[in-house]
Amino acid sequence: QNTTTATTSTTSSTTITTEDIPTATPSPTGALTDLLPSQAALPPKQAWCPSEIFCAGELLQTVNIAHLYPDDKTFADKPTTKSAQEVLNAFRNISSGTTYGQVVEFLQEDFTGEGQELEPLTLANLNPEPAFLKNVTNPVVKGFAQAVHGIWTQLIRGTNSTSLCSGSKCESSLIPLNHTFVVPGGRFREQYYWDSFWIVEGLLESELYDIANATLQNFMDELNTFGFIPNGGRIYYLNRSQPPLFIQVHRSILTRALPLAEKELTWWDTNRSVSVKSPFTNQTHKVYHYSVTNSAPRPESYLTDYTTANDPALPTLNDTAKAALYAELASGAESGWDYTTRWFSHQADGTSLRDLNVRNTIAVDLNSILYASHIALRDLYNNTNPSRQSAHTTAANALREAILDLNWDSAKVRTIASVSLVWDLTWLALSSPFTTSISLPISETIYSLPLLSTLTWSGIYPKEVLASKESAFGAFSSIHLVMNRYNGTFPATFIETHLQWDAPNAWPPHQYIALQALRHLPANVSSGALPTRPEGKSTFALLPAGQLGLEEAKLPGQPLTADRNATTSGPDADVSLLSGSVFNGGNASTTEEGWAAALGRQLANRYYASTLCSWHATGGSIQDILPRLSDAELNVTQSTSSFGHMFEKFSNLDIDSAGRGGEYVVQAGFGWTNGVLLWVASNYGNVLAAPQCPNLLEGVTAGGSNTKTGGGSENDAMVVRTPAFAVSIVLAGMLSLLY
Ligand SMILES: OC[C@H]1O[C@H](O[C@H]2O[C@H](CO)[C@@H](O)[C@H](O)[C@H]2O)[C@H](O)[C@@H](O)[C@@H]1O
Repeated sequence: QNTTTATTSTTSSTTITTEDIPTATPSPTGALTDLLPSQAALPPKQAWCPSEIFCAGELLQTVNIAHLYPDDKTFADKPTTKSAQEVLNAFRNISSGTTYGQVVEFLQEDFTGEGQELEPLTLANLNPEPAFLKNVTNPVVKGFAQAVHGIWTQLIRGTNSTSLCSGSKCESSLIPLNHTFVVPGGRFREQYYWDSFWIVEGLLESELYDIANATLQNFMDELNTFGFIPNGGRIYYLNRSQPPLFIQVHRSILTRALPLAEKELTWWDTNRSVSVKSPFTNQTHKVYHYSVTNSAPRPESYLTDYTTANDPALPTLNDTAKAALYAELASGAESGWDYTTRWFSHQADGTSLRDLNVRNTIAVDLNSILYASHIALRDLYNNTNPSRQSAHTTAANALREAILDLNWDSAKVRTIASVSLVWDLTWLALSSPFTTSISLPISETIYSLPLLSTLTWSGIYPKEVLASKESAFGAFSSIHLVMNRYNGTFPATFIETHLQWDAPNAWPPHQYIALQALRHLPANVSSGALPTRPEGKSTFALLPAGQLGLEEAKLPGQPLTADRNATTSGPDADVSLLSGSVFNGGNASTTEEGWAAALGRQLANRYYASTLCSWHATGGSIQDILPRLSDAELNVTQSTSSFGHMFEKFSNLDIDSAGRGGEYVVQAGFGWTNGVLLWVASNYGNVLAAPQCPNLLEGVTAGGSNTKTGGGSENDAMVVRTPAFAVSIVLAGMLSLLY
C-alpha cells in the first residue's frame, strides 16, 4: 500500500488533515504479459449511471476482469487524474488484446488513490466528558465508552474541494456533499443512508449536534436533488435507496425536513409500492418492496456479480435472466441485508445468490418502517395541516392492517420475515413495477427476531404480543435463548450460511432495535420475572411451539473446544446460564426487574462485551484502567501493530471476534457499531458490568496457532477461535484504512 503525503490546515472549528489515506497497489492475478481472459458480452448501459468509466461498460468490465484489487469497490472509488475524454482515449488504445500489464499501467497513469476526493476532518471541539458518561458507573465500561466517543475524530469527513473533479479536469464516482459527515469506515468511504441513523444516535450522545445536523442536511440536499436518499454517496448507488429511516431522525430540523420527508415517502410510493391480494383474507393491500431497476453488475461489486451471472459451473443464463439477477442483487443491496437466506426463493435450495427473490418479497421491516414514517409525519404536523395529518393516518392504518394480515403469524407469535409473491421464478416474465394484484402463497418462514423487533419498535403491537406477560415473553423468548445458549450476541437469523446477514453474524443495528422494542413494551406485559426452563430441558422449551421453524437440534452449535460443541438439547445446551443470570449479562438492578428489563440488561451487556472484548483483543487499551494485551496475546489475533478495531458486525458464537462471510472482508471503524455502543452506554450505563473477555492464550498450540479462547467463564463457556478469525482480523487490519 502507498500512502499519500500529509497536508494540514486549520479552520475556526476543525483541523483538517489529509494524510494516511492509503492507496491500494494493483496486484495482477496473471503475468503482466498475459492476455486478460475472454469476457462475456457487455450488459446494457444503465441510463441512471451514465459514466463511461465508473458505470457498467467496457472499461469497468475490463478493469474488473483483470482483477487487480481484492475488493471490486477499490477501482470504483478511484478518481481519474485526467479528463474523462483523455482516460477513454487511453483505454481505447489498449482495449483490444489487452494484457494485465497494460491495465496496470493504465490504472497507474490515469487514476489516483481511492477516496482522494474526501478529506478527514479532525474535530477541534470534541467534549472529552459528554454528559452521558455520568450514567455509566463501572470504570472499565466508562473508559471504553470514552474511547469510542473519541473515535468520531477518525470518521469525520468532508468533500475535499481541492481534489474534487470539477468541470472537465477529471472524473470521480463521488456524490459531493455540502456538509460534514461521518463514514462507516474501511471500504465504506462515503456517507451511507441507514448506517447514519445509528451514527446520529451516537453523535447525539457525544454532543456533536452540528455533525448530526450536517449529516441530515446532506440527506435533505440529496432529497432535493434526486428525490430520494441514495444507498450511499457514490453515483453507482443512484438506482437504489436503503431502509428509509430519515424521517425518524429529523425532528430537530423540522422546517426544512417536513416537505422533504413527504418527498421521500412519495418516492417510495411511486417506485416501490405494489398491490397484492392476501391469501388469508382476500383483501387487496398496497405494500412496499425493495425493487431496483438494474440490468448490469453493481459497479462497486462488478466482478462478484459478473461471476454470479456467468459462473461456468452453473447453468447458462440468457440475457433476460441475467438482467433479472442483476436487479435482484441490487434490490438485496437496497434492503441493507445484502445478503441473507431470507431473500432466497425457497422453491430453489437457496444456496446461491442466483436464487434471490427480493423483488417478490413483502419485507416486514420495510413496511414497518414506512408505517412508522406515516405516524411520525402525522404527529409532526401537530394540527398545522389537518388534511396531511389525516392522509398519513389513513396510510398508516392501511399499512398496519396489511402487515398484520400478510406478515404476522398469530399462532406462533412471530413475524413472517418475507412473504413471497409467487413460488416459482415466473417473476422473470413479469414487468416491474408490478401493477396487478397477485395472490400470495406464503413462503417457508425464516424467523428473525430483529424483524419482530422492527415491527414493535415501529409501534405495531399485534394483539397476541399484548395478550399477556407470557405471550409477550414468548414473542421475545429467542433473546433469552441466545443469552443462555450462545457466548455472543443476537444473530440476524438462526440459519448458518456464508451470507453476512445470517447466523452467526450479529449486527449492531439489530441489537439497538431489539433493545428499543423491549424498552417500549407496555408495563403490564413486561413485568414479572423471567420464566425458568422446565426441569431437564433447555431454554428452547420456553419458545412458542414451532416459532423458529427449526427443531432444537438444528440450531447452530455453540463451540466449546476445538473439536467439541455444546450439546444440542437438555440443560447443558444453555452454556452461558449461571444461577440467576447469564454469563456476561451485567448487574441485575437492585429494584424489581421485569423480564423485559432483564433481557434488555443481558442483551446490552452482551453487545458491550462483544465490542469491548474484540477491540481489546485487537490492541485496544484504556489508560490506567485496561492495559494493552501482551504481544504474545495480540499475536494470536495478529494485531501487534493495531490499537483496537470496532467491527461492523460480530459473531453470536463468541464475544471477542468479528462476524464473517459476505462479499467483502469484515470492516472496522465503524460508524453504526460506535453509535449503538454510545447509545447503550447512555441508556444502560447503571447495569453494564466489565465483561470477562476470553483469555487469548488459552488453547494456543505449541506451534503458535490458536485453537480456542474462553476463560473467565464459570461454566466452561469457552469458544473455539477459528482460523477465519485471524484471517478476518488481518484483512480488516489491511483494509481498515482508518486504523
Ligand atoms: O459493496 C457491497 C455492498 O456494501 C454495502 O452494504 C453493506 O455495508 C453498508 C455500509 O455499512 C450497510 O449499509 C449494508 O447494510 C451492508 O450490507 C452497500 O450498502 C451495498 O449497497 C453494496 O452493494
